[in-house]
Amino acid sequence: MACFETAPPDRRADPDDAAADPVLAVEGLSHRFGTRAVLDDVSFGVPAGRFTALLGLNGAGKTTLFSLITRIYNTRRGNIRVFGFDMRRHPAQALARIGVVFQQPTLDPDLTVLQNLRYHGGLHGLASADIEARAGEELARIGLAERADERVRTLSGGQRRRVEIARALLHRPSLLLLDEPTVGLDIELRRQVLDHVHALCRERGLAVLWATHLIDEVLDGDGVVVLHLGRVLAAGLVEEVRAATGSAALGQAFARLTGRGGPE
Ligand SMILES: Nc1ncnc2c1ncn2[C@@H]1O[C@H](COP(=O)(O)OP(=O)(O)OP(=O)(O)O)[C@@H](O)[C@H]1O
Repeated sequence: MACFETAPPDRRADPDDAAADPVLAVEGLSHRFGTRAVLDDVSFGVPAGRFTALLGLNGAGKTTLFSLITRIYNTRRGNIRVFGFDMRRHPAQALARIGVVFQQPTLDPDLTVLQNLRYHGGLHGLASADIEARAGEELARIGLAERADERVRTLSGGQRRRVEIARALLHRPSLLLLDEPTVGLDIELRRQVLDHVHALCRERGLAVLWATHLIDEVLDGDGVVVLHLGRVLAAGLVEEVRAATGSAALGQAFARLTGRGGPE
């Protein structure tokens, strides 16, 4: 895509420094609904190739944060940069680098798998030939190439989730956001989706932000941002957060940080 050829304006001149910039940088972000403050001075980064869990109980502010990153809501206080592009000043460039899997399924069950992918590719302005090639590639990757011409309603919940991930990757984003993507899936399907997204980080260098309230979805080696009542209580690698709180397990670290029982 043409916009990928333009150097991000906020990146530093030294390529070594630029490479060290996180793909997603959130700085001093606050948000209110009326008089109710739901995010308070939130800052963290997600580097390339890192699976980062946004861990918080219901009502922590995870979906609100995603809505600000995807510009469903405008940012009034604080900054969001994606691949160096400031969301306020260069929203088109920033949004072009984001893929999103929403909490609620958004595939059209009456369209085929391929038709759903084509529709998304068209919205992103991809050429037909690119859409066909990339859709074939992504579906092969998730083992669903044979099902391309079947209606989505014939797929299992786990297969649909993987198609949503494939669709979110069609425009080759640098950052993938997933908002509680395993809701409604059984343990085996949850594990498959989680493994698939970890593989995308490893093999494609994708930066991932995965919102969850399920502690067992966060593994050693992952990044974690503990969000509680709109505030970041800890951010870093899982082992760093455990060490900083003197905890043997992440659930214990979460309980110590929040003063509440850990998520499931
Ligand atoms: N449109 C809105 N208007 C007013 N309050 C809202 C709105 N959206 C969310 N809130 C409130 O903001 C707070 C954070 O909600 P949010 O949905 O961001 O949390 P969450 O961590 O995603 O929770 P869940 O896991 O339950 O989805 C909650 O107290 C919620 O009631």
